[in-house]
Amino acid sequence: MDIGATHPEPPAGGAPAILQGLNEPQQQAVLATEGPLLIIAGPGSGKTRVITHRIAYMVGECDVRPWQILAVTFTNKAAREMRERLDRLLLSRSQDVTMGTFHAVCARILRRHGERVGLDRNFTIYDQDDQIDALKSAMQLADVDVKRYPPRAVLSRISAAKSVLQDSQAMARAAYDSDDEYGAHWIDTCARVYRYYEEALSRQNALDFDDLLVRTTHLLERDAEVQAQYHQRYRYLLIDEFQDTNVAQYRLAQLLTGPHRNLCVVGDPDQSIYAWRNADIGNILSFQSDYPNATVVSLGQNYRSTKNILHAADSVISKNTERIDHQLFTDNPTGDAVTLHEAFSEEDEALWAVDEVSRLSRTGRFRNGDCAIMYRINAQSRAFEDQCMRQGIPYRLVGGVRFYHRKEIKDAVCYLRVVFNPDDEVSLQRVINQPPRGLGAKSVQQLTAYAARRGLTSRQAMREVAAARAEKLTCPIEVTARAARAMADLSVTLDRLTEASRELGVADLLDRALDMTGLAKHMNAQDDGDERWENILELRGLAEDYGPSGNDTPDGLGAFLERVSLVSDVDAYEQSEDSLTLITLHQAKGLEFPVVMMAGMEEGLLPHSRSMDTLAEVEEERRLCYVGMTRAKERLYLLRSFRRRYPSTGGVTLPSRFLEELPEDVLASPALDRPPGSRADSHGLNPSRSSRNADVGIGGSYGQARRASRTRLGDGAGTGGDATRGRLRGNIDERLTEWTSSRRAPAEPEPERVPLTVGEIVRHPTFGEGVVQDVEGSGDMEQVTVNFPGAGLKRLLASLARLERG
Ligand SMILES: Nc1ncnc2c1ncn2[C@@H]1O[C@H](COP(=O)(O)OP(=O)(O)OP(=O)(O)O)[C@@H](O)[C@H]1O
Ligand SMILES: [Mg+2]
Repeated sequence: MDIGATHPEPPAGGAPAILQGLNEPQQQAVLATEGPLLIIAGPGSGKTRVITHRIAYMVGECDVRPWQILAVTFTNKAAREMRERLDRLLLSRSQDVTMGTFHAVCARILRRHGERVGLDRNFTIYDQDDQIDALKSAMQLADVDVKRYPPRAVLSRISAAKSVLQDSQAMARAAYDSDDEYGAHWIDTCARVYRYYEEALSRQNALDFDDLLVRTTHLLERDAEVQAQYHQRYRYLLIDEFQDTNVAQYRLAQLLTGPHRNLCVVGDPDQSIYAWRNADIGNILSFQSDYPNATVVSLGQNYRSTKNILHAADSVISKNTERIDHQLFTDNPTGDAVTLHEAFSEEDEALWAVDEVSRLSRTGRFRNGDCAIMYRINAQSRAFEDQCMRQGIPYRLVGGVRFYHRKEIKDAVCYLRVVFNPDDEVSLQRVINQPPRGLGAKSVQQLTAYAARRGLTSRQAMREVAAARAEKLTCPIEVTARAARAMADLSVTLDRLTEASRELGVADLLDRALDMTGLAKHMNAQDDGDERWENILELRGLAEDYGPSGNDTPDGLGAFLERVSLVSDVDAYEQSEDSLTLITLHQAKGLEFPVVMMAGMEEGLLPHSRSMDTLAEVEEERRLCYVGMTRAKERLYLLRSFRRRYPSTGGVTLPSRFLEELPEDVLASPALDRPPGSRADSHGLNPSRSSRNADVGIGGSYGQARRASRTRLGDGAGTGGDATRGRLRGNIDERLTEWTSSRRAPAEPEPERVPLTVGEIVRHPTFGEGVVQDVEGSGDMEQVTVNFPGAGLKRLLASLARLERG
């Protein structure tokens, strides 16, 4: 290790104030300002804090100009927070530091220099819904059946190619050389669709998220002048959450790093949770070989969590085989025991959790805002929302509002997009008959067919219709007179708005667009018009910060649309003192809360059924579990339910394998000595009991169940595994008997099913068509393994999987 070898001497006159509040290795990382630097360290060890202090140190103590620094964060929210902290350290000089996600940084570079790689500066950024629309049209042109090749699966294959900077030709070439598990034909088909999709996006002057990275990389690779400009501009580059970058992002970081090689990357391989989005943990290894003289710093002290929480999390992550073992320690107190709670149903789980949040806030030790409930999939939030509403507990649902996905917002934004970029086909299609103006599917089809025949965009074709109408000539497209008039009117309106956009600020432009297109009137006539209008006003409020787009301002309509496109679910989230947070495990990355409750600790949910086929997938799920656990500062709860209506847990659930990996000595679980259903017992956690660790044993009644569980649940390694497993199994057996006898829910008669056979073709609503590879068990327990070309090997419970025979 070469800690701090290349940094200049810190300024004379004693340690600068900025270094106070940092431990020794953190200080070393801050002081190593020159040359490549790799900080690899566990959760809560101050990696993000080091980045902030490093910037403050460079600007405050080393005469580095703020605009020479580029800091890349994983979300816009993280960038905002970093800027706030820097503001406190630097007294507002942080404004000139460039901060943002890779995508935001790329969008900015491309607006400025994209023309040099043939990109019109008024490009639109397509979000995932837009991408799917564009892809479906491309599939139609490529004559590829969307039933056999589910668009989402094709898109994710294309995205994987882009993430390693592979274009459609390279993908096609590679198809027959690769031993891809889905087969050459599948890759070849995807490559064909990819080509049509690339062409469509280029015609529409649109980029998807991956293109932002790919095109910026191309720009910098091919244009030495622009590259040199950026080397001149950014002297220092810092990247947080480096473990979740993909190949294209790393390549980009290298291209942006000039001969000065001042590239600082910060990450934790144990928290890599985005392989499914093509993040490549190999980037850390590449960094080490690309910069062999890099200073490497590891931070060993965790400042976030209690000893118990850290011990529990460490015990889980240590079961991963593909990892470098490193120990974190903390000087924080031992803290409360980790609480396991088993509920009977998802409603019960939510009731217990929300009750517990209320109880904690009644003790005065925590506020609602200190607590977060985390879960694997968004759908799990519903039960918690219901409970919060019932009990009057305020909550913030991260990603739940999906403001920009609301219809009225999307419509308004799409109008602005078409005004900004006339070739944006996806947005035009969305608003062409919004509000209804007599341009039904058939007329639109005629329009697009005419445009395709003549090599025009739909908007150009509409202009021809408008011109013909102005000259009183016959409409060039075969549509009704009403449709022809509507097309001509819309075309004129859009052109006028485009002209107005050069002079009007975005808020005024929005007013005019809503008025001229008839959208405002239409919206107000709806039953929920008031609510929609309020949302529009909120959008208008955001638009007020953006001026006219005509005079080349960086903060005009283009910047506004960019902000709207690049916003992520977590960006809109603000913690508040009074509100409980509901958040997915993925979104919780980088955050911390005094109290964390992880719900749905069940096989099929965590690990998720989609990610249980290979060791690598399970290890990524384990890292996700680890990320969740290490968000907790003082109290950690792990919840599961015996029953869940979620298909992949199969009705009656099994405890997550990760629960079995917990050490016995940090666990507590609430008393089970009263019958379930009595609120006081099963929902009210006895605090004195929960804080005792050692006395929650596995004696007597659980012994037998524990022995039985050993064969049923596998032979987990680790100290506490057996005991925890015994307790969980014991609880399940006991509680299930009680639950079933107390409720006696009449069983729905199952329709008679004929068993599937190996080799048979089946169709799944999400995964598309696949071939049965294996069948095990029978009746309700019949499990089938199917190879879906679009989604890989899946093991499904036939009674729940909604499979159709192909
Ligand atoms: N030297 C220190 N003294 C006191 N508190 C610290 C110190 N270093 C970090 N902290 C605090 O510890 C917590 C975790 O720090 P930070 O978020 O920077 O960790 P991290 O390594 O980035 O975590 P993650 O891997 O989860 O992103 C924060 O509340 C931070 O303020
Ligand atoms: Mg961090």
